[in-house]
Parts: sequence; C-alpha cells; structure tokens
Amino acid sequence: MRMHPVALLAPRCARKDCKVAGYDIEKGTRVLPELWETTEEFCPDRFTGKDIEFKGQDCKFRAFGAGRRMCPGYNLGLKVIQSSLANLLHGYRWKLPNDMMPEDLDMEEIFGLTTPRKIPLVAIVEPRLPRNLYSL
Ligand code: HEM
Repeated sequence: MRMHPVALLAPRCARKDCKVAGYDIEKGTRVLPELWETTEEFCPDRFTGKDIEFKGQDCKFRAFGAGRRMCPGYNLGLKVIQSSLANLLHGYRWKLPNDMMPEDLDMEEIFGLTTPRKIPLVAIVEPRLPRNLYSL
C-alpha cells in the first residue's frame, strides 16, 4: 500500500503563512516530510518492531492519510483486504502465465486519484480445495 496505494494522497496546502517544526511555511506551499530512506526498496522489515501508528498520528505510514481528513473507512478497509486476500490465497493456487516470473511484471500505474495498473494483471488460478467448499 506504500508503493502502489489504492488512492494517491490528497496533498495539503498551507492556507496562511505559518511555522512548522521551526520552518517558515508560506501560504500556498505544499509540504511532504522526508521520513524514510531507500524509499524505492520493498522492505516490509522496516516496520518490524517499530511502534508506528497508522491511525492518523504518525506520518510514517499514510496509506489512509493523516489528520482530521484521514480515511474514515480505514478499519473496514483493513478487514476487507485481510479477509479477501486470505480467502484468495487459501482457496486458490496462483501463477503467472507462460512461465513469467514476478520480477517480469510491469508495475507501472496510471496517474490519477486512484492508481490502477497500466498493464492489467493476468494470472492463472486453480482451485486447491474440494469442489463442494466453493458453493455457498
Ligand atoms: C484499503 C482501503 C482504503 C484505503 C487505502 C483508503 C485510503 C484513503 C485515503 C488515502 C484517503 C485520503 C485521506 C487524506 O486526505 O488524508 C481516504 C479518504 C476517504 N476514505 Fe478511504 N480508503 C480505504 C477504504 C475506505 C472505505 C472502506 C471507506 C468507506 C466505507 C472509505 C471512505 C473514505 C472517505 C469518505 C474519505 C474522505 C475523508 C475526508 O475527506 O474527510 N475509505 N481514503
């Protein structure tokens, strides 16, 4: 959700001249703090053992935004993602077509309010559980 987020963060803009953390911020300036090193690297371990808040107070994890306009649906969003992903992984075998490797995938996105893939993902999916478990 950091490198390929569902939604681009809506930028914030200073409505008047102000001072933040000792810096003078002019009216109309957009500010994004630099909080991580090696930001292009996929490194989930960077979160391990850290007490990082994602509910709007800690800017280091901003998949749901921050502050008073942060996403009010974050709790539902997290639960839906976790249960959907768990079901898809539990119920099916997934592979890429034509012996393609994950590193061959084109991860480019279309720039916009949401960030869909530029090239649609094609995957081969096979059920891995007894057939009767797939009927409702
Ligand atoms: C994984 C799922 C989701 C992600 C990653 C996500 C992400 C975001 C982000 C980044 C923002 C902008 C926050 C900001 O400007 O600081 C936002 C706003 C918002 N989200 Fe979500 N969201 C998710 C799910 C949901 C769900 C399930 C709902 C409702 C059921 C929802 C409702 C909203 C609304 C109403 C806003 C606008 C809040 C405002 O401007 O005051 N979101 N979301």
